[in-house]
Amino acid sequence: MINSSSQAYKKARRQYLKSTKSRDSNADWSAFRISEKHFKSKFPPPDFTFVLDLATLDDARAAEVAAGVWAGSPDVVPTRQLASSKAYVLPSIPGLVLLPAFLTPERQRELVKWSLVEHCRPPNETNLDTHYLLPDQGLWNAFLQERSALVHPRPIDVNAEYIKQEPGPRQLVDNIPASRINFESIHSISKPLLLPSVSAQPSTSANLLPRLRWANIGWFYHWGTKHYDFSKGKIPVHETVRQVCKEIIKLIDWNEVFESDTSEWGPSGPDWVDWHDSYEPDAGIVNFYQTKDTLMAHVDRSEVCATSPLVSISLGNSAVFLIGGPTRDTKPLPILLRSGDVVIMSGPACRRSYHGIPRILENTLPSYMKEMTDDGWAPFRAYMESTRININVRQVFPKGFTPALA
Ligand SMILES: O=C(O)CCC(=O)C(=O)O
Ligand SMILES: [Fe+2]
Repeated sequence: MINSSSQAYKKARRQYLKSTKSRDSNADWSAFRISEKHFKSKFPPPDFTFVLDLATLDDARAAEVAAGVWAGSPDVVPTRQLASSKAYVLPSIPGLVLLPAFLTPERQRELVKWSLVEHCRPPNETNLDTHYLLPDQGLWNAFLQERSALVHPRPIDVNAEYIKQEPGPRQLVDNIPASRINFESIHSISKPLLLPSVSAQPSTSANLLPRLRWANIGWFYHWGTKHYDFSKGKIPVHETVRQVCKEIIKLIDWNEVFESDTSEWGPSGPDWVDWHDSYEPDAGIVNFYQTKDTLMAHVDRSEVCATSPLVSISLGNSAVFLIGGPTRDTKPLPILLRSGDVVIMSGPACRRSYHGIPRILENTLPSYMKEMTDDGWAPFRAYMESTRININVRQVFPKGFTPALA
C-alpha cells in the first residue's frame, strides 16, 4: 500500500519528523485531539485496527471493502443489530444508530446530483456567498455551462455592520448550548454580516468549486455567533431530503433503541415515543469535503431540541468519523463511514456529544460512482473523485415549542 521510495513518502516523513520535534506544551492534548492527530497523519499512516467498520460484516460489500484500501474491524466495541431493521446500536453510546449501506447506489447518485444541482443555489447560502457574488443559477450549474466564466468578489458595503471571520477551518467558538430557557436571549443577540474578503480576486467557477465547503439547509445559520438567525426566515427542507430523513426515522423501532437507556432526558421526558409522528427536519447543512479537508471536534448545540434525531448521510469518498462524549476528554470511537452509510445521533447522551471528521480517505470513491450510468454523470464523477458529501439534517424546535420569531 505504501511505497517508501516515493517522493510523497519522503516528504511526509520529513514533515512528520519536524512536527514531532516542536511539540508545544500548551497545545490541546485532550483524548479527542490525540485521536484526531492519529487519523490526520500521513506518516506514519493511521492504524485502522480499532476503527469500527460494519461494512466488513456484509458479504455483499466485500469487493467495495477490498477496493476501498482502508478497512477497520466489525467488533472493536459491542454492537447490537436491531431485530426490526438493518440498523445497529452501540450500548456504549446510547442514541447512536448506524445504518450501513442504507442508500442504494442509485439513490446515492441522485443525492449527489441534488446536492450540487438543486441545493447549491439561491436562496440557500454557501460558504462562498460571503466573499463572491455567485451566479443565480448556482455555482455548479454555472460551471457546467461555462467553466471559465468569471465570478466576481462581493464588494464591501460601507454602510453595513460586519464581523470578521478568520480564514481556514471552522473556528473553535464554544457557543452557549441553546435551550427553551435561553432561546429568547440567544434570538436577540445581534448577528451582523460576515466581512467579505478584501483580497478576493475574480475567479472562475472551476477554480471556486473545490473551495465550496457547505450549503445551508432550512433555517439560516449564523457562523459568526454559531446560532440560528431566525430573522432571515425559513426555507422549507427540500422534499427529496425531507422524505429520506422521515423514512429513516420511521423505519427505526425507537423502543428497541432506547430500552436500556437510563440517561437524563430533560424537561420533555423520553420524547422518542412519538418521533415517528413528531420528527420534522427544519435545518441542516450539506458539507462538501475535498480529501485534504477535516472537520474539527465540535458539538451541534445550536438547536433548541437536544434530543431529536440528527440524520447524517455519507456520499462519495469514505471518512473517519470520531464520536466522543460530553467533553474533549472522552476518548472517541473511530467509525469508518462509506458512501451510502447513514448515522443517526439522537437522545441526550449522543446528540450533544463531541464528534468530528479528522480524515477523508483518498481514492475511496466506490466503483458504482465511477461507472457512466447515464449520459450526464461525467462531471459529477470527476468532481466526486476527490470529494465526500455529507448531508446533515436536524430539527431545531422540540414538539410543541412555537416561539414568536418576529
Ligand atoms: O461529515 C460528517 O459526517 C459530519 C458533519 C457534522 O458533524 C456537521 O455538519 O455538524
Ligand atoms: Fe456535527
